[in-house]
Amino acid sequence: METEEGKPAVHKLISEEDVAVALAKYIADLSDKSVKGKGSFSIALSGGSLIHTLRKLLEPPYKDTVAWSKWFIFFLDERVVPLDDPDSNYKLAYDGFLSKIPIPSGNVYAINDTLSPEGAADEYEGRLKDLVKRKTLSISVTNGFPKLDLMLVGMGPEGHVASLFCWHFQRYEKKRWVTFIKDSPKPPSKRITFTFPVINSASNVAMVITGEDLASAVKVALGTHSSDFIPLPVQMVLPEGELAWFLDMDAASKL
Ligand SMILES: O=C1O[C@H](COP(=O)(O)O)[C@@H](O)[C@H](O)[C@H]1O
Repeated sequence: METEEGKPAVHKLISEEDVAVALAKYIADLSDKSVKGKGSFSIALSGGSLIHTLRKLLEPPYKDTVAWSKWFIFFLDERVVPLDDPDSNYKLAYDGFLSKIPIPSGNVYAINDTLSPEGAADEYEGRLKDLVKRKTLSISVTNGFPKLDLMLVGMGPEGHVASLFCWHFQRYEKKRWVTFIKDSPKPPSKRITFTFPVINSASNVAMVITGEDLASAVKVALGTHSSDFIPLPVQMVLPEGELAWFLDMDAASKL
């Protein structure tokens, strides 16, 4: 592991299996600390390969020791499709993870799949605001955005995170908590997504990156680059809290 004051912790592991093992311990430790400290743990899930990489949490010791009933689950981004559609991040997370652990269903914040992208983004943002009012979620004292305990962030080969893509203005959003996109370059086209101010207000952000196709974007994100270069979305992940990268050997191969 590489750590330096003010820099992310970069965990370079051999295989995706090793990433899954390290990630489970990291999440379980954060959950434990958060539940002991304030009685809850709020976590936002990406879709894609991340869900499979969570599998070690479903095994002993974590399955029986994590305080699942204290978890509040959110979606970093979601495709605006029915919740039982194969493209739904909720369905992926439910089938591969959430259905296998005893999290109260009321603590899982899926989008309202009957609404338009604009409507679903507004509605999701409204629910976050309500949770802040009820003190289920805390708020960043520096900027007033919600402060989740952990964001689990995946990445696409061209450096997108959540549904914040390179040539799309949503990644520069400064006021909204949740925004929408109707022309995602990666199908399906209609999506909602947390904005960077929300992602970057989290107490902890974990970049979970495996596979050779992601090595070039990892190199850009973690290597040195000129300041007049237009950043990839992944380079805009700059949390006020702690940032940790979990990489397998293939993803780290160009570092
Ligand atoms: O479309 C999406 O893509 C990214 C990356 O997915 P992966 O399969 O390459 O890991 C994912 O993080 C995001 O949540 C999802 O909606």
